[in-house]
Amino acid sequence: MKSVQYDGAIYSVQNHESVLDALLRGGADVSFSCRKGSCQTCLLRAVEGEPGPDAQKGLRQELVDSAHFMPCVCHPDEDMVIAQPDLSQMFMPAMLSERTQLSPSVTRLRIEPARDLNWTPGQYINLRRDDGLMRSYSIASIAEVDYFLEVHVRRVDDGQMSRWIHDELAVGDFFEVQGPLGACTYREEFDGRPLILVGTGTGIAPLYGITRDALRHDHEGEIWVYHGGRTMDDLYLHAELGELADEHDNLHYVPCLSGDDVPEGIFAGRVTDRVFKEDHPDAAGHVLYLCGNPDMVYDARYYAIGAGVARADVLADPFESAYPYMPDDDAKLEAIAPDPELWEALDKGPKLRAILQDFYEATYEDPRLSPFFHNVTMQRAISKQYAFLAEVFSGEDNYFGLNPFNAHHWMIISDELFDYREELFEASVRKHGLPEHLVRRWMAFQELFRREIVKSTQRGLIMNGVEHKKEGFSVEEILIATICDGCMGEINEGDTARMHKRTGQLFCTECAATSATNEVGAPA
Ligand code: HEM
Repeated sequence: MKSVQYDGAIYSVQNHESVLDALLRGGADVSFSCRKGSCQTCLLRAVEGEPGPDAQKGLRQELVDSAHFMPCVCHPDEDMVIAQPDLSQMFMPAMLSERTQLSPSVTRLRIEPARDLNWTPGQYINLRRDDGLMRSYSIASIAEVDYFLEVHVRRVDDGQMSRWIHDELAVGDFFEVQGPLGACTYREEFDGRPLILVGTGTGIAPLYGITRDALRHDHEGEIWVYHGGRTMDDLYLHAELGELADEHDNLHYVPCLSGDDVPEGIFAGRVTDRVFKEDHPDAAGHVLYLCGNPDMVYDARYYAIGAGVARADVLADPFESAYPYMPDDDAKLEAIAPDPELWEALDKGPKLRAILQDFYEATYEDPRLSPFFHNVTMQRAISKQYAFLAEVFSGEDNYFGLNPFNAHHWMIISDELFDYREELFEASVRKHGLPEHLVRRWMAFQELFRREIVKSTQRGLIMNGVEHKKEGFSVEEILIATICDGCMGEINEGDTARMHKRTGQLFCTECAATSATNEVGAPA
């Protein structure tokens, strides 16, 4: 007789019994249907022990590879530890059950997956068509209430998937879904806190679901829902959100249009201006949800940090723009006015140096951040960062270095790691007793460069507007005087220098003579 451990209890499997029989006999709450290994309803996962080939017959390879099996036809030869299936990484068939045009450009799909999916609104699914084309869509519905998985799809003229969905996909058609994925969801621990939800375009779909989920949980704090667009057609849930707000005293719906023709009752202007300049200039303690156009999401993050929202309280859907991002550090830096008040508070330099000393000491000790600084001396890191920030805050030209995009172009840095670094930075700033409004302003400034720095794959180095992706070195004519990364001597404007394409390090002609074989600057 063998035993299986499932959900904290141990069940003995008699010789004639299947694992499913043993679980049911022992009172385990498991779903099942055909009991002969065909419907896959009872699918479970082996954490320890072998289920045997019969129990995996007919399963898709990805299910077999991840140790899923059918307990109804499993007669184990050894003790097992088993668990609920983990379908989040796998594709499963799904059928389009219903479609409704919500506006001229947005259609609502109600989807029935082949198996129960336990999703929370705000999560997303990947939808895959027969030829492998795949796109991510955020979920607008609540599993327990709505039954169907609901997504909203905007027709994009040059978007292959959205054109197929709008023009060809019919009710009853099958495709595949993967998920649910992501964590931009309502959490019960937020109860009582003010929530701000900001969406543009179909970014309102997950926010609509999150709002209904919060209300369903009798969320006690205020809930502000902002939907931004250009024309009334973009506000395709105007009536639904308006009705919901009428029914709940703590729900405030604010439609915003940035186009020319703005009807009465709609805010005329950008949604982020309304949120942070008019309604919530101080948003400390608020939970912020951001979904939609990546430009809006980055913009809102900047304002949010300036308004005092904690980084951990910003929940954004994780989609990257479909269009490759071209940095505009120079324009960003030029648009930033000097900050004499902050510069004064930093004693015009010495306090900035002391803050950076603290920050880099912590960074070089930190197991997650220190590997990036392999081969970079702490003194170099401090002096470059000092020169950069001193130039921005004082307005005086004294930074000869790479802009943030190029400085970090080869580093894989997630949003979460960026937040982690910024928390460490903020702690060093606070230690030196700057007033709250200056801390926020400084941290918001750094937030401006998230988009240049956060990425999931390496980018090339951009020089004179051209991206250089290859490894190795190139010879560059220096347009602005800078410092040699070998001897720290000056390289003058008009000189030639050799540049390592991945790290962006520049070597004067003398150092270049010896540095060709000396790979510097890469993390261990
Ligand atoms: C997780 C976040 C970050 C990591 C891991 C990181 C890491 C690094 C590393 C390793 C270098 C040294 C490159 C070298 O000397 O070869 C560097 C340089 C630099 N970083 Fe960051 N950084 C982060 C965020 C930021 C932010 C938010 C800013 C500014 C707002 C920034 C501004 C700079 C600047 C100005 C340099 C000097 C560029 C140069 O070497 O010429 N970094 N960073």
